Amino acid sequence: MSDRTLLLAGNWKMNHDHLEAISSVQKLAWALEDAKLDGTQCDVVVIPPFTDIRSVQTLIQGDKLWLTYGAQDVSQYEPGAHTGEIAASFLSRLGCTYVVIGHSERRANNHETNDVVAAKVKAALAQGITPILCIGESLEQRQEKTHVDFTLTQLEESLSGFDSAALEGIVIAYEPVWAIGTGETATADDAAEMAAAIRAHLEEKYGSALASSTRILYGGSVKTDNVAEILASDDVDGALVGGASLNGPDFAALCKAAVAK
Ligand SMILES: O=C[C@H](O)COP(=O)(O)O
Repeated sequence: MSDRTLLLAGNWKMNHDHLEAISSVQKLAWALEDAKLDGTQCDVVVIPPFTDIRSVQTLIQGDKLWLTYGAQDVSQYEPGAHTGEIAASFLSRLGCTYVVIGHSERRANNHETNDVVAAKVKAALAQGITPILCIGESLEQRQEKTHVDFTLTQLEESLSGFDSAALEGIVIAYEPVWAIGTGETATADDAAEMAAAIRAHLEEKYGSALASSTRILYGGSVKTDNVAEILASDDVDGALVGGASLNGPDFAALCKAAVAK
């Protein structure tokens, strides 16, 4: 068993306005308490839309909840004339611990290349925010059995220009695109294979200290009833959860199942 802390991150995507966010986080906190979970067993993170973050911050800080929170994206730019962008410094002022970078939905819908993703990683790190860097292959690439090469190239290019000291604490989320929101889940062996390949790549490029301390998540149709199996490998340190994180008590049940694995 590794000494990396289990991480369960709920990416709400474009769901829940700020009022729904308050209700969802409150119910999540109560359900986690009922389940007797606290920050000693796992890290639980909510990743709401930008418009909810201030409300989530106020609730978490006001009620002294042990949950942390983050954002779903960040701009690679400094504050300035960039309509619609959100600077890393703004997220830092809102107390965000994490930011999801390079999610496949943004890579596909917003044409985010690995270069753009690397620039966003740099912007987040400069503000002390932990990137949750998303990588993963398409169905076609998996069928062609090029999934490992493709995913490791994404990793390498998305982290280009950083040394191991800069990347300390970064989280990598392996999310096969074909498993996101489809109900299709990679098998535990698929998740384990890629997590091991990612860790080996980190060791080769950055050394054993970074490789052994970096948390690697799996994402793609993770639910309460499959999370324990997905987390079976010692190389898989948690999950990036979409749909199953929207309902607070359901997400707490998933966290409980993950801790009990
Ligand atoms: O960021 C989360 C992932 O895209 C997984 O989403 P999902 O659990 O709804 O498949």
